[in-house]
Amino acid sequence: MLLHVRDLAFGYGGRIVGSGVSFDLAAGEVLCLIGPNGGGKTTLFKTLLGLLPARGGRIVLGGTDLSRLSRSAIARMVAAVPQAHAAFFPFTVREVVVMGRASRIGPFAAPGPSDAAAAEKALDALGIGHLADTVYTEISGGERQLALIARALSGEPRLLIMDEPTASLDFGNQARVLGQIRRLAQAGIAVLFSTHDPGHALLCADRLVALHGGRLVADGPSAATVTPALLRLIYGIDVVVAPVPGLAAPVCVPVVD
Ligand SMILES: Nc1ncnc2c1ncn2[C@@H]1O[C@H](COP(=O)(O)OP(=O)(O)OP(=O)(O)O)[C@@H](O)[C@H]1O
Repeated sequence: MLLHVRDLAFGYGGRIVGSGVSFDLAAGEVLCLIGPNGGGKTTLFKTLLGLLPARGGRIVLGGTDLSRLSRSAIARMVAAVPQAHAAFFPFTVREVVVMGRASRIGPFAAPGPSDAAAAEKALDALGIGHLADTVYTEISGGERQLALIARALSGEPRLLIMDEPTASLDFGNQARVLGQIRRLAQAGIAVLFSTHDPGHALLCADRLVALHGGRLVADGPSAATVTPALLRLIYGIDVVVAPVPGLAAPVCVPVVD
């Protein structure tokens, strides 16, 4: 098991945001995390990345307790993909992607040929090789999100953690990012991502976990776990989850009063 989380408590200072959280994630598996605004998804991710100390329980990454791994050892195994953000410095897309090699380049060394090759491979995998020499500040939000995924991928991580990777993307770019998530898993990478659209779990995640009231209230195969009852509990609304002829996954639509 690549990531093993047991009875985890997490939070800030004196405040525990979540507790009793347990789940596993294997190589090549996609796990989707849902939960309401302020439910603790980002806090959980920060804890899994070693940016916040666990307040209880255990996180085991690649067979070693996270608390015994150095920052650089964690960075070589896990890459985080932030939401596409505005950039202030005019780096090219290639330069942004090479930055994902930081954990594999010595402290005073410059990127070498193997770093350039890994960056090219990541650009190709995301289908954005044609943007390599374009300035990052001059590409669209969707292209930035793909560039940030390529940056994470260039570090050759075993686990990708993506906090709302489809937020602020148009319909087409959402579908492209979800498709890329599936392809990364097919290449053996484990992916943990959060979303506010439970339909995304049905489209591209093998499993779903749901945080509510600081606890995991669901953990199972997406198709069996995304139910109207769970979505009512989490979001407080009625949701129709219905199969559509010709589609592999059911669709998930909120009932609007
Ligand atoms: N730096 C911080 N210090 C103290 N409390 C924080 C901090 N960041 C977030 N919180 C609080 O922790 C709780 C969980 O926040 P978190 O950002 O993890 O939720 P989330 O599920 O990612 O929310 P959203 O879906 O709105 O992004 C919230 O009550 C939030 O106000």
